[in-house]
Amino acid sequence: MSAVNVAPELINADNTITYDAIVIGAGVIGPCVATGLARKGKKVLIVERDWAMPDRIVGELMQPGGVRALRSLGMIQSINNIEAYPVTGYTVFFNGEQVDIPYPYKADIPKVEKLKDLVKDGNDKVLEDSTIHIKDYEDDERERGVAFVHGRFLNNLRNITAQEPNVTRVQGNCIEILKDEKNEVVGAKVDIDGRGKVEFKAHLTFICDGIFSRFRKELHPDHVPTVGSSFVGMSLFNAKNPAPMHGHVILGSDHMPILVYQISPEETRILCAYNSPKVPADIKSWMIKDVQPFIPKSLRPSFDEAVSQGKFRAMPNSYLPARQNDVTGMCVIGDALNMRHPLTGGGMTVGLHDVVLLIKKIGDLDFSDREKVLDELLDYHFERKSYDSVINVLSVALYSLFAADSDNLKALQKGCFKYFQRGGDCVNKPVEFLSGVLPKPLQLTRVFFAVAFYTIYLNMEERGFLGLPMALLEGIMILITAIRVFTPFLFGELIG
Ligand SMILES: Cc1cc2nc3c(=O)[nH]c(=O)nc-3n(C[C@H](O)[C@H](O)[C@H](O)COP(=O)(O)OP(=O)(O)OC[C@H]3O[C@@H](n4cnc5c(N)ncnc54)[C@H](O)[C@@H]3O)c2cc1C
Repeated sequence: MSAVNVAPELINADNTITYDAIVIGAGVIGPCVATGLARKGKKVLIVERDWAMPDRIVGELMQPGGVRALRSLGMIQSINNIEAYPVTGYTVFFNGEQVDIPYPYKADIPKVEKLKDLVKDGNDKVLEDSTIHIKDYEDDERERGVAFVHGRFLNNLRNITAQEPNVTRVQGNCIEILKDEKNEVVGAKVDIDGRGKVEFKAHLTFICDGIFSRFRKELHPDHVPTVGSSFVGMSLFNAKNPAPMHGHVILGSDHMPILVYQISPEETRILCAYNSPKVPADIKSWMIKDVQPFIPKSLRPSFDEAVSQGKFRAMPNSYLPARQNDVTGMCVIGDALNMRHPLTGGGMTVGLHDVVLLIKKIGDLDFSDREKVLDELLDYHFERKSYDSVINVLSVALYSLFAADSDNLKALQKGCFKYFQRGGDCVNKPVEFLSGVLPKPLQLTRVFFAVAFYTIYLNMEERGFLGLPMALLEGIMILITAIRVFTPFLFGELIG
């Protein structure tokens, strides 16, 4: 957007005062941080390089844990009036078989916490619109997630933020984090089209600049993500989804995972995993050869149409364990701080839960008392672990299984599906982890190894009596593989 088209209020922010907080980035997390702090009476400046509606293939399915966090923040109405599509659970397909995994019962989990000063005038309840119905979200016995066109959701979040009298918005590219002689953060330098490079001062600067964060390294030079795979996405129009209102996870022994979820009445997102950070040179041929044969029949017409249109979009799948926010005057949050595999759609849920916890920890503090704020931020790192580690470890461990590239992983993939087929707690617990409503890393460990032992048992059964010695050997290898794909990540998340 050129300066000529930018509204004057997005250029003219006052740089002669010290703000309580500067928030860099108005993606999913920035507006929530800014709104929460503003409702706590803080004077906030939020910087975004482009306030126009973004067009991205990320952050389109929000798990129930994210929906609950939006309620806690009094921002749930950001899912209204954007033709958002309700999500009631998942369906996993494996070599043509399928198992339904509905979201948890509300009665089995704690009630949503309403944050003081943030929740008011019913802003923790959805409104009625053409696709979101009050009776479904407020009265259904099960939790719900929601899917949407990312840019429309972001526009709603940003509009809620813009309505807060304590918030000043600015459009510009943040180019530097300002520090004093003690190396403490004191603000940010922003390049504003039509105004030039402007320095803004604040007691606390929040880095919410997302997946490709330029400033996460301010925490530590080693705070860089690893990228092991990518997703190639397409929009399917008027697709006939085999399991309406469910996220579809399509697995098989001969192909990489495929995700399908409806994001509006017309549009369905398909994300096809590719086991390398660099996507294939000829995406169309790859789609036809390695993806198309595994697409459920009812989806084929819309899939084929999308392939022929050739509008492919790729994103890297990054992993980044969080680091403690130990720099005075700065807080890194959202994808800038912590990323996991997008397979389980947990990114927004983790980020929003972090915002809830953050507001609880520091929302009532005087930000000019920077030492006190730093103490709370140091603490915050440990308090967020149990919640975030479950979602993060689940995402990477499941990706290893679902993208199985060895016999042991393939056995675990099949064992995992068979485990789900048992029903009862074999689906109830996993879906509570996935939903972001069961922040118990030890329980996750128990369930993951229950899957591993069930896989070993199935393998023994298949081998029969005569194959027992071989099955025992294979069992050891399967167990070692399970330990290898799970424990380093769990330790990394809990100890780091
Ligand atoms: C392929 C893929 C699919 C995903 N699908 C899901 C999903 O279904 N569900 C889910 O929960 N999560 C999903 N995620 C993760 C989710 O998108 C992120 O967790 C979420 O967007 C993080 O929000 P954020 O605010 O931290 O960053 P972002 O949403 O990326 O926002 C960062 C913002 O900062 C702005 N910015 C950056 N640099 C600057 C600068 N220098 N100056 C000013 N502004 C700046 C950007 O313009 C942007 O608006 C997915 C991720 C990927 C890669």
